[in-house]
Amino acid sequence: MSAGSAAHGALTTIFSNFFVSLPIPKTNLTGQTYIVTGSNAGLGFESSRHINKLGAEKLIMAVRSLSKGATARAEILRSTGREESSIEVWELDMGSHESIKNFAARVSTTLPRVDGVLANAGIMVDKFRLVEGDESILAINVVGVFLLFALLIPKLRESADKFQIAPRFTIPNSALHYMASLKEVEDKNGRGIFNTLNDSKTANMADRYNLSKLLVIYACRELADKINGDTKNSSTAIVINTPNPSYCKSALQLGTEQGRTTSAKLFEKVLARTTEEGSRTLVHGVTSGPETNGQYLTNCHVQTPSSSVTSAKGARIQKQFFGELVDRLISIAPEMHVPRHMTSTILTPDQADFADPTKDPPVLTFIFYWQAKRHFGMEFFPDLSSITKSPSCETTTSTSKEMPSEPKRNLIVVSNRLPLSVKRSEDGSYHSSMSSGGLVTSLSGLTKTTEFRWFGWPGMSPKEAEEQEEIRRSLASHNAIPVFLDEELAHKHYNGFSNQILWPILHYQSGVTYDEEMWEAYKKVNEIFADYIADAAQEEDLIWVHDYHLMLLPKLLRERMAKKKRQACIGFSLHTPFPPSETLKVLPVAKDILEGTLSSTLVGFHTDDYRKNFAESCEYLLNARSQDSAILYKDRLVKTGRFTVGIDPDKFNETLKQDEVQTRIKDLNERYKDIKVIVGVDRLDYIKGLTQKLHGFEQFLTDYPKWQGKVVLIQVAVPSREDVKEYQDLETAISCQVGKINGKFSKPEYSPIIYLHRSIPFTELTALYSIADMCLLTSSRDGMNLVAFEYVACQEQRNGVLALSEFAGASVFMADGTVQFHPANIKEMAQCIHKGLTMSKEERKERYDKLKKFVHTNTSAKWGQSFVTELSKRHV
Ligand SMILES: O=P(O)(O)OC[C@H]1O[C@H](O[C@H]2O[C@H](CO)[C@@H](O)[C@H](O)[C@H]2O)[C@H](O)[C@@H](O)[C@@H]1O
Ligand SMILES: O=c1ccn([C@@H]2O[C@H](COP(=O)(O)OP(=O)(O)O)[C@@H](O)[C@H]2O)c(=O)[nH]1
Repeated sequence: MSAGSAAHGALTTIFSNFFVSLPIPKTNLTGQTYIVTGSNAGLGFESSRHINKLGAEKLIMAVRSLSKGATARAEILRSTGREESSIEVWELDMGSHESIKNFAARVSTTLPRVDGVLANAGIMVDKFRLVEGDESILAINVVGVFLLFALLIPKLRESADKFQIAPRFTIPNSALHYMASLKEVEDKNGRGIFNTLNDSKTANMADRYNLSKLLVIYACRELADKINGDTKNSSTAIVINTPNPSYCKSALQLGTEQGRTTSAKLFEKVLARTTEEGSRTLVHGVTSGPETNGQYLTNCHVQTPSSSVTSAKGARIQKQFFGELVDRLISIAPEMHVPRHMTSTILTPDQADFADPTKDPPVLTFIFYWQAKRHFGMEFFPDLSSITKSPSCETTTSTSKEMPSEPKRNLIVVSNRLPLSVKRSEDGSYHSSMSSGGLVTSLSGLTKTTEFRWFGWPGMSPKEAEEQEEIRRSLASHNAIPVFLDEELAHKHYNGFSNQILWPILHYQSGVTYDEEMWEAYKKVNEIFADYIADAAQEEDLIWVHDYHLMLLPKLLRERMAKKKRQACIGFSLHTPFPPSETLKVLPVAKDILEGTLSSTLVGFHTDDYRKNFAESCEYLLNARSQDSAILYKDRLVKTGRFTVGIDPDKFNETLKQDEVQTRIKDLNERYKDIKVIVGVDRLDYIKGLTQKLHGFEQFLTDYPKWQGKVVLIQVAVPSREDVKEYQDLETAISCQVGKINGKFSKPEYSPIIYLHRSIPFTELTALYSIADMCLLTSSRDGMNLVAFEYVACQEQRNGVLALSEFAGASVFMADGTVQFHPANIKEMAQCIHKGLTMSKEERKERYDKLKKFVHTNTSAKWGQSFVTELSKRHV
């Protein structure tokens, strides 16, 4: 408490009580229902009388003593002349959690609506006593009040939506909050606010009532945002406010020795308002509009509370206190919070009475938070303030050495294709070879540290059971399990829906031709995978599904596991970008795709932008609620996160040391001793921007002619998805473009572009990376682009320049060390090439060091372990 704040509080009271005449409540409450706690005497009684007089259809007088309540009721009805049915007296003891729970349940199940709750019951005592484990003032004035509020939220929400009203929850406050000392709540010794306040040895009971009112303001302010989410200022927002009736004649202060003194009684006589006058402010609060949400009110107006609220210190304490309060409430009523449909869903997903956001009232932010916290634990939401505001969702990224030791659980990895493609040779035996692409690269890092079974399509579709068995056996030694698919079906799923329809949309392209037959194949393949995995997965297994080919799998799998009465802990990682909802909705089955993925426990993305786009799409297309890294959809909370995929840099280092590679490096260096080398390694995919790359390179040679004959672009274009027309067309176009540029700039002893349309051995790849002065990557969109990482891993000696499109996921993390450009801005690309080739040694070194640090920190092993660790922390 600052001296200024205390003086302000005292003066406000004197001014209010001597000079302010309060408006008599006039709002017509016909048809409305109100609850007033602590209503058989004092402010509660007078407020009840007003409410009854104003025509409320039903008033529930919530009291500890039913007999006293009955007397009070009779007195009110006598004075207002209203009908008997307009008031009921219900039992409620704010010092008993059980009583509060019973009361709230009765309200929820028997009252058709609730327009306002005046949580008037409170105490002022100076003796330390524990009530339900908390110091009594804290227990009754704070914990009890917010327990009641939390339990009533669903009813208030339901009333709001059904009757298009803004229901109010009002807690009387006091100017004494200006006097509250922050000493006990600063938590300087880190014990926690509740622990400190509940310590009988140190409790400052002379200040406790004042402090309780300050704590009420803190909680109201936090809740005002959280209970309504986006609808916080709308006409159907739940309003929580805390009016100060000012110093009134009441029995409240008789609970303290000081309050019972003659001077206190004299003081009351001179200064205090009548109870009826004071009650006008409470009735104003409980009948006021959304403008009072979260506010402290004085004399029927919003007023700035004490500097213990408005200061930065106050704000910090407010956050901590509210976090602890929610913890306390969760510990009191872990089962509670929401109607049955909400409570049951998280734990037993296949119960029939799921909440349906399209029919049920919108899920409240507070409930969302509440459930999230209970479901995910504290580490998930370390700071309540971040619930609505946190810009980024940084997930666990500690290195393997730092990982807490979790109980080991079996891991099942699922991807459309196995990392090994099986081929039958002429002699009838089976051979497997590594598949190409970033997914394989990223997961191969995990094999070093983690044991898992990998399910996927082996790349061939033998019909004979015997043949299948042979393939199964040949893969078993690699812990790989084949998922056999009919060839035609696999074609429609992979080439058709996955790569012709879904792939372009995920890469932000619109205007896709949808094909029902392809979609059916996509569904079918996802079902087949679900059958395989559901058969194989045991209760405690972690299942990690990869990529866009299998976006329906989490849902299908969860359904199958539920039928087998097994829990399913399913992680899903998307390796591609995720577009904004406007792009996604072009796909007629966008909702199915989202719903399928949302059945996961944890969904991982390469960048925060993709993660946010996903959450936004779920909100927009599915009516899901999302906050920070969590999405609530129907019955379940799903965590999302950014997990930075990487490579295994050691593998490159070791390969570079091999004699064979060193010899190759020497040869290539000799070959290009007077020529700068630019390398490009891309799957032959339109998202890699190869057309633009060639244009940019051509522009560079044109704008900077002195480089003609002195620079070569070695472009590896790995064949990809060759059964898809777009890819076939692209190949033709690229060959033609390479031919034209070479035709334009070649000399008998020089060609500017060396084009390798094939996959190259790993040793050759590392040598190529190593001798290149620059790596040029021009993706129009790219989930991450691991080639960027690989180039860095091979450039320890040369410190070459990485020129990277700003639309590759990698550009987000490598901004500092790379030269970046817009891939469609050909002039800019040409300038970047020039800049890279002429960059000083010092600058290259400086940039390289940054990139190296990033690549060596964010390895594929760490990515895998972070994801699996995060997944294993989750419930189902
Ligand atoms: O299996 P293909 O159809 O030949 O395609 C190869 C892979 O391409 C995609 O890779 C993505 O994953 C990389 C690692 O996360 C990422 O760096 C890259 O930007 C993405 O394009 C695809 O997502 C994989 O499923 C394919 O296996
Ligand atoms: O002939 C090659 C050339 C490259 N790669 C690898 O393919 C991956 C490409 O991953 P990236 O994330 O860059 O893109 P994606 O192809 O997955 O879209 C990298 O690990 C490359 O080393 C390959 O398998 N065969």
